[in-house]
Amino acid sequence: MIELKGVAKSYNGTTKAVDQLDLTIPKGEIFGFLGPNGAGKTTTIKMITGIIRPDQGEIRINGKHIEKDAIAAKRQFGYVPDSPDLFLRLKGLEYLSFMADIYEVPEQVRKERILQLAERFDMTEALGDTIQSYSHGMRQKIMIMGVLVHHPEVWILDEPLTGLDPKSSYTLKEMMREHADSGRTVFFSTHVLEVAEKLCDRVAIINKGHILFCGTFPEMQQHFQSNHSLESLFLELTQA
Ligand SMILES: Nc1ncnc2c1ncn2[C@@H]1O[C@H](COP(=O)(O)OP(=O)(O)OP(=O)(O)O)[C@@H](O)[C@H]1O
Repeated sequence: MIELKGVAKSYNGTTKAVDQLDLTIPKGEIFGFLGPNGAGKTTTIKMITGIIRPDQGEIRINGKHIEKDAIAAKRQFGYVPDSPDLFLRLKGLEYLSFMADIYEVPEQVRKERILQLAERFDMTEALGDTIQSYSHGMRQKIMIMGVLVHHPEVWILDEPLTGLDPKSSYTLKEMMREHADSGRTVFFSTHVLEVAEKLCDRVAIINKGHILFCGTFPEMQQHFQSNHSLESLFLELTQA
């Protein structure tokens, strides 16, 4: 579960990137965070994950306060950033072992998980190569695998589908569904609205730091008395 109450963040004391954000994402839900470029999605995700501090408001992950109880809160989630260009000198397997070490995943459990994940994401052959030699999509996949290797309760993914080939994209979406159906939480940002429409239990649309709508897609159609697609409604809302 992720809870944000009255969260606000300005950069340089001027640009209000996020303003008075209230959001609750319960267990068992895939939640899509949508918005045009510069809307405040990454800023929000960075606050949820404790990378930057909000100026105001409170954030809790499974009840743990991200600032006051940071270690306990950070144990609850796995985070895939929007750029997968990290740890480039490590080999794929070294990176996964590093992540497993940080999260204290026992030796036997990590071996099995790495094998399973590598198979699901078609990465078995690539594990011995450095991340530097990977394509963008392969870097994205190794980041996702690094997060999943410690089996976090809450998944927080910033644009996770960018650069993935159709099979990997399908696999990730399938895994997101399985994760939510097992009573856990998936929070992700995306610009791919067809995916959000099909995959998410609920979505929030943010623009200029404010939530314009939060709910299910049918609720959204009902609210705007429209049978338009999520893409059309998104464009109408964010261009208004
Ligand atoms: N480090 C920073 N310093 C100053 N302003 C910033 C910084 N990071 C983001 N901003 C500003 O905050 C606002 C929100 O940016 P943010 O990156 O959160 O948007 P986003 O919704 O993730 O966009 P995109 O879809 O393009 O990734 C924008 O106006 C952006 O220019």
